[in-house]
Amino acid sequence: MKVLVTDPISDAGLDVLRDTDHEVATAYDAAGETLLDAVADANALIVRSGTEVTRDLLEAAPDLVIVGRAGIGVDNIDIDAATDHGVIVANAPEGNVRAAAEHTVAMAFATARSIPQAHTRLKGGEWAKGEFLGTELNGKTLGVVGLGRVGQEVAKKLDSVGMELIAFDPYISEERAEQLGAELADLETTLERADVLTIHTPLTPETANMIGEAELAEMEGGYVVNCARGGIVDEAALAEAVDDGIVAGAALDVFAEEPLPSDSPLLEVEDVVVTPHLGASTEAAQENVAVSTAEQVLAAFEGEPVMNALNAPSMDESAFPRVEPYIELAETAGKIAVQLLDSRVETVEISYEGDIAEEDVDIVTASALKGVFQPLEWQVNAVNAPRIAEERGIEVSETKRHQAEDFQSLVTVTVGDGDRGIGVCGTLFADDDARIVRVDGYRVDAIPGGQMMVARNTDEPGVIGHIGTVMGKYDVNIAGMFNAREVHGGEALTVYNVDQVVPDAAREELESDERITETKYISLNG
Ligand SMILES: NC(=O)C1=CN([C@@H]2O[C@H](COP(=O)(O)OP(=O)(O)OC[C@H]3O[C@@H](n4cnc5c(N)ncnc54)[C@H](O)[C@@H]3O)[C@@H](O)[C@H]2O)C=CC1
Ligand SMILES: O=C(O)C(=O)COP(=O)(O)O
Repeated sequence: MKVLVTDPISDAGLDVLRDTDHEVATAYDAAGETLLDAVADANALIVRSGTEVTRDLLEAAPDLVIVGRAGIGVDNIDIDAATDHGVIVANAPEGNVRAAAEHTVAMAFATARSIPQAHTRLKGGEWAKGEFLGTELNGKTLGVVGLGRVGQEVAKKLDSVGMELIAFDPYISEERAEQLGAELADLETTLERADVLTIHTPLTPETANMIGEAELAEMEGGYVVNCARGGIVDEAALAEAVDDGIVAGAALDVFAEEPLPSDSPLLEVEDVVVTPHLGASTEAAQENVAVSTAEQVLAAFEGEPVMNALNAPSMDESAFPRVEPYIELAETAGKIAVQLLDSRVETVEISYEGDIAEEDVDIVTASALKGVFQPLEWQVNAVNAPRIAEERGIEVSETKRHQAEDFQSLVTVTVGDGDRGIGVCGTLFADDDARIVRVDGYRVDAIPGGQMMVARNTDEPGVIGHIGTVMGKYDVNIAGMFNAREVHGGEALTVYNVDQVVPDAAREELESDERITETKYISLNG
C-alpha cells in the first residue's frame, strides 16, 4: 500500500508507517496537477490544514482508502465527496488540544499586555515603558464561543487565573458547563459580558462570519482571540472595530486565507497580534497527532475499525475481536440474498440473534449493505453503503433478539422488492468457520464461497441426478451441495458450490425441465 503525506508531520508518525511494509511518500509542496498526479496511486493520504482535499482530488485517487487528518479541523476536506467515493476520513481529535489551548491562553495574554508590540519596540531600540498599560485578566470575564475540547481546556486554564466564565455553545449540556464553572448563555449575552472573547468552534456554514460588525459592537473595549478557524470572525469588521477602539485588541492564529493572507486588513492594525497558525505546533502535539493518524491508516488497511472515522462506523477496540468475524459473514449473506432476489431492492433488514445482538453492530450492518450493493455499484464499501441506501430510498432496518434458536449467534440479511423478501441467514462455527444455515426459509448447511448455484425443484427421485448431468454437460464441476426440503414431495432447495460459472444456457436447459422451478447463479467473488 502507498501512503502519501502532503503536509509535514512528525517523524514519530512516519516511523510508525515505515516500520511496516507500506511505501511512504511525501509531497509537501505539491499543488494543482502535481498533487493530482501524486495521489493517483495512493491508498492513503495524510494531511494537515495545508492541503485542500477536494472532490477533484478524490476523483484523481481511485485507490484511496483513507484520508487521515493529523489534527482536528477537517474544514479543508470534502467529507461528502470522500463518502461518495467510499473513502474514510479520520482526524486526530485529542493530540493537539492542550497545545491549542496553551496557544490561546498565550494569545490572550499577548494581546491584553501588548507583548508583541512592546517586544518590537524594544528590539527597535525604544524603551516604551510608558506607552503600554495592560489589562489584568484576573477578575475579568472570559466568553467562550464553542465549549468543546479546546474551549473547555482554555476555560479551565483561564479559570485558574481568576477569570469568570460565560459560554455560548448550543450543543453542550448545562451539566458539563456547570462542572467547568461556566455559565451557559446566548451569543448576545456572552458578547456583552465578555472582556475577552475566545472562539473555539469548527468552521461550518453556521459559524462562518458568526462574529461580524454587529457582534463586535457588543464587545465594548474587550479583546477577541481566535485560534479556531479563519472565517468565523469577519476580518474586515474586526480590523475596523480594533482601529476604532470598539474592540481593545485582538489576537489571531488563523485566517480566512492561508497561508499568508494576502490582503487581510488585520495585518495592518497595530493592536492585532498574529501568529501563522501555530496552535498545534508543539513537538508533543505533533508527535501525538502523527502517531494517531498513522495508526488509523494502518487500521483502515487492515480492515479494522478506524477509531476516529468521521464518515464510517467506528467501534470500541476491545469489542472488535468479537464482532470482526461477522463483518464478512454479513457481507456474504447480503451478496447471496440480493442475487437470489434478482429484482429491484426496496428494503434491507439485518437481524441479529444471540450473542452478536449484545454488540455494537453498526459496522456489520454497513458491511451487509455493502454486500447487497456490491453487484450493483462500482466501488461500494462500508463507508458509502449506508449513503447509497439512503440516496436510493431503500428502507434499511436492523433488529436484535437476544436468543438464537439452536445457534450461539445468527445474522440474517433479508432483501425485499416490495412484493417478496429473501432472507439469508449465517452463523459461525468453531474457529470462525462461516456457514449459511437458512436460505429463504429452508434450513441448509452450506459453506459460502466462490461461485454457487441455488436451485428450486420438486422433491422427487432423479431431479438432482438430472441437474448433475446437465452441469457436467456444460463442464461445470460440483464441489459440494446441500439439499433441503420442507415437506416430503414438496419443493426442495439445493445449494451447490461450483468451480465454474454456470452458463445461462445450462440454467435455461435446467429450467426447461418442469420439475425445476428456478436456478440462480451466485458469485461471491469481487
Ligand atoms: N489553531 C490551531 O492550530 C488549532 C485549531 N483548532 C481548531 O479549534 C476548533 C475547536 O476544536 P475542538 O475543541 O477540538 O472541537 P470540538 O468539536 O471538540 O468543539 C467544538 C465545539 O463547538 C461547538 N459548536 C459547534 N457549532 C457551534 C455554533 N454554531 N455555535 C457555538 N458553538 C458551536 C460544538 O458544540 C463543540 O462543543 C476547531 O475549529 C479546530 O479546527 C484545533 C486545534 C489546533
Ligand atoms: O488541528 C487543527 O485543527 C489545526 O488547526 C492544526 O492545524 P495544522 O495541523 O497545524 O495545520
